Amino acid sequence: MESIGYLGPKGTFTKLAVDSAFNGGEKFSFETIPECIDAVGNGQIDIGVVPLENAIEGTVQLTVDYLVHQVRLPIFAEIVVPIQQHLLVNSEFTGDMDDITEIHSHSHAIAQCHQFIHSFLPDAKLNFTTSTGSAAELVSHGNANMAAIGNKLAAQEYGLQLWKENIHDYPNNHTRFAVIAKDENLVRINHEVDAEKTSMLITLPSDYAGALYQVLAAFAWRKMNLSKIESRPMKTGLGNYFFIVDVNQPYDDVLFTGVKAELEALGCKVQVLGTYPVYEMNL
Ligand SMILES: O=C(O)C(=O)C[C@]1(C(=O)O)C=C[C@@H](O)C=C1
Repeated sequence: MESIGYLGPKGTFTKLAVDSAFNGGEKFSFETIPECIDAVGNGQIDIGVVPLENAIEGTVQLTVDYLVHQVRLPIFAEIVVPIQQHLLVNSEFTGDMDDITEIHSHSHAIAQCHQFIHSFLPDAKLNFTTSTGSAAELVSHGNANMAAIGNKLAAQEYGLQLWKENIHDYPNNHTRFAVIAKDENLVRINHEVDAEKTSMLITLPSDYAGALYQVLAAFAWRKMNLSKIESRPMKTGLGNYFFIVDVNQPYDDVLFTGVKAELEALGCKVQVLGTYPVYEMNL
């Protein structure tokens, strides 16, 4: 049976994503994203599931940076799940909004609810945790004035009251999760494929006028549709960036080989981070 690691503890959105995508497998929780990626890298587990991007807050930079700079593992699937953030309080809490003095959650979850916090809990102290699940756990042992931001599973798992539902600031909230592994054959997801994607890492040769334009032209004239382009620091000095480009089609030996050759002729370094199916889950 394959082993599947995820950003835990129980009650995280990543666990929801894992449960929706994998029927079988032995599931292992990790406290941080790097620990989960390391465990796949060193063979402790077969598959890792880590958050990649949220519709409101954008890229989970820790995941991208760790996969690019520390442990390079291919992405073999993407799971997209709807995200609903709720305000969860201790079972003993009987007060009202003014009595909540601390909010605990993952930075991405807090960011998805900034407007709510600004309007209704402007004086609450914010505490960033490694996941929404660990925030819920903390609140379950804490005093009655603490609240966590997280999902319904966390409320159930830690015996918290679902005190205010759907506090995320924009309704169409989803998060993409990357499924990483060393062996593609172990990744068996029980769901129809909704799309196919290829993620590429492109490093420009040096800073010159029109460099990015030339890179994009290689995709444009081949009519290859991009769904994302993002720059991240190379961590080698100010102004040095690489680009992550998501192309809305699977890798093939004609178009992608052509793009790669054209970009390499311009002096770019081109690497494929993964070519994978996308599964959109309805929870
Ligand atoms: O903390 C969790 O529950 C997670 O699974 C992490 C995470 C994230 O990193 O974006 C996942 C989905 C939500 O967007 C909020 C938090």
